[in-house]
Amino acid sequence: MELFGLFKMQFICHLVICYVFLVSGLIVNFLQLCTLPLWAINKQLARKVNCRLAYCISSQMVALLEWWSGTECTLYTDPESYPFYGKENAIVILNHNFEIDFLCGWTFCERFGVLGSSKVLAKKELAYVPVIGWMWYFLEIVFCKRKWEDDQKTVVQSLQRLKDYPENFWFLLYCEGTRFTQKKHKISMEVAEKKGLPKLKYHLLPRTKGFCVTVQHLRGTVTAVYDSTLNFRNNQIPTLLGILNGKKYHADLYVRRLPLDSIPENEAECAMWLHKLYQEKDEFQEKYNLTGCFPGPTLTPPCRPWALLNWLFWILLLLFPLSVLLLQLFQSGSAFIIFTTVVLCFAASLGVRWMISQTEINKGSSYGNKEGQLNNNA
Ligand SMILES: CCCCC/C=C\C/C=C\CCCCCCCC(=O)SCCNC(=O)CCNC(=O)[C@H](O)C(C)(C)COP(=O)(O)OP(=O)(O)OC[C@H]1O[C@@H](n2cnc3c(N)ncnc32)[C@H](O)[C@@H]1OP(=O)(O)O
Ligand SMILES: CCCCCCCCCCCCCCCCCC(=O)OC[C@@H](O)COP(=O)(O)O
Repeated sequence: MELFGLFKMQFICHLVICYVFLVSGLIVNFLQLCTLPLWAINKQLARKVNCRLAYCISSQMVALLEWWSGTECTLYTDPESYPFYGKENAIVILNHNFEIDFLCGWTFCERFGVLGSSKVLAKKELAYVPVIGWMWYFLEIVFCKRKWEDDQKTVVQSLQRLKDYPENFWFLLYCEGTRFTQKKHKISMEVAEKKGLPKLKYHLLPRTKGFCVTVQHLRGTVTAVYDSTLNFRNNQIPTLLGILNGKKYHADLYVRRLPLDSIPENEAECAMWLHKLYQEKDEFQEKYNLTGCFPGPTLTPPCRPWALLNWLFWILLLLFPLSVLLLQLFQSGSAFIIFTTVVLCFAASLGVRWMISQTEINKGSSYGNKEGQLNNNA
């Protein structure tokens, strides 16, 4: 293994990366909090400021993927749709099989210039994850409990707020509602059978309510749906820990731009439209498994330097005080202070490990593990 590859696997590197992420993230969260009075005076300006502050956090993870792990992301799409990307509001539909699928999504957001403003319909539990979850609060991310009786009102209210959003945004919807596991797949196919819907091989049966309500309330705000299908080459199973260890993956993303006008307004028809879309997505996955590529030409947007520059800025800013502090600590010779520092570092790394565990499929929720509405999120 090359020397730099070995270096990337060292615990001390991970500790430094996590330290920079945590401390810069908390600083940004604090700055976001400070924008609260601005919301009262100039809401649109406050939103724009928050997009840029959020970029400082999410682009660090993108830099980790692009520059640290060297992961490549290839985009398959048709050349007529390409000029629209990043220039309009869109709903993005993505398969949910991989632990870093959201990060690959972020990479494309970054390359098309919509990373700071990107949105998602996310499970409520993520709102409590320090740094990222807190950042999302100020980005007006739409949260749901995955209990329609409770969600209906809040989701609609949150969607309505996005109508006058001052920046172009992509609104990500994982219509499967949870990450793919064999057990969840088996159960959702039982539901499909009961509903008389064709079985899917590579996807869970999509939950249609979130999609229909999003289309209904963002009509006029959003111009297209980007149907996106993600896969990794050579059957790689990527993880965030792998990325942190500098492991390189190769992602392939197939995107079809579907004008919003082509989606039926009637709820039942809209739901059927989504089911049909997932049947097509299943066929794309099947073809990918057979041929190793998606249909159409590849038009990969280039990697931009901003994520790396932002990351280097925070590293330089935060490593200097840390080095001075550590030097003073060890010079003090106090066993108690040194012990306390080691314990604090250990606690912080446990905290980050917990955050990373939020991305791990085997630690996922039980949502979709039970047929019907016995679902719970525990
Ligand atoms: C390529 C570029 C990418 C760009 C990226 C852009 C932006 C990036 C931004 C941020 C990145 C960060 C990513 C963070 C990721 C976080 C993601 C998540 O948290 S995913 C989980 C939350 N989101 C969702 O769940 C969305 C999809 N779900 C829905 O829309 C749901 O409808 C709902 C609104 C959440 C409500 O759910 P609920 O379960 O309460 O109700 P439903 O009506 O949907 O379900 C009942 C319905 O389903 C049938 N049923 C029962 N069991 C199952 C089963 N196992 N499988 C399938 N269906 C089932 C049941 O019979 C009911 O049927 P019916 O409606 O006919 O009565
Ligand atoms: C520079 C970067 C340093 C990195 C070190 C620290 C990284 C900390 C990362 C925290 C990331 C938290 C964002 C979590 C996003 C998880 C997305 C996700 O995949 O959620 C799952 C839900 O969709 C469905 O949940 P399940 O029902 O499957 O359960």
